[in-house]
Amino acid sequence: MEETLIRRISTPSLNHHRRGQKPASICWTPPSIQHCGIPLDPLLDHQPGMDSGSVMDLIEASSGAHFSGFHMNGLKKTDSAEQTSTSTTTNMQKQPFVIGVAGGAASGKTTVCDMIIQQLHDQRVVLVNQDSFYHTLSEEELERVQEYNFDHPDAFDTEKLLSAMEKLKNWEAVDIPNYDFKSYKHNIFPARRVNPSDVIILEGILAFHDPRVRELMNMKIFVDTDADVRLARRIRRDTVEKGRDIGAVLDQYSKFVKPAFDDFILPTKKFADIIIPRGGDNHVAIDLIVQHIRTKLGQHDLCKIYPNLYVIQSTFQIRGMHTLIRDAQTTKHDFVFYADRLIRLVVEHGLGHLPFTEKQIITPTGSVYTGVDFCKRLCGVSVIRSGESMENALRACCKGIKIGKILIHREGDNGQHLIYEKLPQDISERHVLLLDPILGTGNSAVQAISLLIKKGVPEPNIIFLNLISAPQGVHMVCKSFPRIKIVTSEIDIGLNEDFRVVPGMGEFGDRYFGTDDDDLQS
Ligand SMILES: Nc1ncnc2c1ncn2[C@@H]1O[C@H](COP(=O)(O)OP(=O)(O)O)[C@@H](O)[C@H]1O
Ligand SMILES: Nc1ccn([C@@H]2O[C@H](COP(=O)(O)O)[C@@H](O)[C@H]2O)c(=O)n1
Ligand SMILES: [Mg+2]
Repeated sequence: MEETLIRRISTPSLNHHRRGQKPASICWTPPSIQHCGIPLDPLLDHQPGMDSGSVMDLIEASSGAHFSGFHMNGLKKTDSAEQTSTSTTTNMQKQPFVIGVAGGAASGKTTVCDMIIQQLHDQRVVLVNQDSFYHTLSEEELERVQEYNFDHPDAFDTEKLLSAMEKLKNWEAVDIPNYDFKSYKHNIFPARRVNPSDVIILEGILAFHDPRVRELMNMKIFVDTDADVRLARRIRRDTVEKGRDIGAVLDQYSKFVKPAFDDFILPTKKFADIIIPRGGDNHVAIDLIVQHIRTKLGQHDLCKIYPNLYVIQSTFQIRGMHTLIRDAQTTKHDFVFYADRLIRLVVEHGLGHLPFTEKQIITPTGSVYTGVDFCKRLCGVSVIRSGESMENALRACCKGIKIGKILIHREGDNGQHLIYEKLPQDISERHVLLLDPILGTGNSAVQAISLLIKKGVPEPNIIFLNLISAPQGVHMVCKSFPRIKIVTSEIDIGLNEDFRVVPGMGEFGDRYFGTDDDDLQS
């Protein structure tokens, strides 16, 4: 496809087609699920707690009280850097919000970027121009510059651009070359040192052309301005600012600029998240974009990467509850009380992500009220045993809701996982609220979600509710299942050498159900 386009545009152009590209690819194999097939006692509907002897035996026999996060064998199955590392600082690097701005030449890209930067005045923003990565022309190319296609993807050193963007994304400083449009050279002015920032904007006619560069972007904007307006602006800019001859400008336009727009720039419009008609004149669009960027910057960095990750808005009440449940000195009674409060908030937030239908009712005043009807086909699934602590909150919010159970068990030292499940027969037709208060490595969550999907639950119908998530678990779940939703109340720093969430709050199940050593001794 790309080859065809290159041939179509190769009207006598001096550009050398400099290199081929490898598209970015992500490979990940979820750990396999094994079922042992031992039936649990009927666990559906209004059965608070887990009192089946056989299951309690399994829990006792299992190596570790918390069943929802620590599975070393699962970690060994993946070669992803996030999951193999044990450092608490893993992946804790700050993530800039990367915005790509593409559109035809003279469409108003630079103008739109300047307006965004001005309005984000309280943020650290850097602008990178794709123009800075034009190849320097050879002597031969310089001699016949009118035949050089500056609008073709091969006119840019995309490898260098990619490397600079990757560095900035990884919070490293870079030197951006300074391109001189008059001499077609870079060494006239020194390179510009660009420090990492909260927001990085990359603008250029072909900013969306390379898939690897696109992958780095959190938001893609296409500036859509009529061709005649673009041509008029270009004539003024190239004659006034660049001192070019109008005949040469028009020649360049019909020979290269217009065909390249049709063949390379316009086809990238489909990658845009936002299309701005009329560029800088569109104040409403720019206001909305700035508002969205501000919201994103206020969120946890992982929310910039994974749009389906929702961290409930922090308040002092929520921070206070976290302070209490995380405190090692908190009594069991207080732990349960504040954990229940937090769980209720997470459950209510999770329910807010369910689909709804519009419903009109008549109020006692005889007036019509247009509201919504709750989603009816629902069920909860708790990951035994910690997840059971969330069942009551779900029952309190959804009268008569069916609740299934999954037990993920590490068998001895051979690292095999067994899953015991008791789920509603018609689970594939329901929206599922998966309950587990801690998301640690993500291994248990991946197993539980894989089982639900195997049972026919569509991925977008699963909402995973938890109180505390480790970034490693978020990466693992979101990469494996990009269409499920995760709702959590706080994201912690990471995992320690024992794969426990830190700062965390210890073994949730033990603290909630009173089975930790201290309680047993007293
Ligand atoms: N809304 C606008 N109204 C009038 N002139 C504009 C507008 N937007 C941009 N321009 C002018 O058009 C030219 C191209 O705009 P620019 O933002 O540099 O486009 P791009 O970066 O897409 O090439 C510049 O001379 C700029 O001053
Ligand atoms: N030496 C050069 C390099 C590029 N161009 C033209 O610039 C346009 C891209 O810049 P925008 O700010 O408009 O995005 C592109 O259309 C090139 O033809 C040039 O004329 N001379
Ligand atoms: Mg520009």
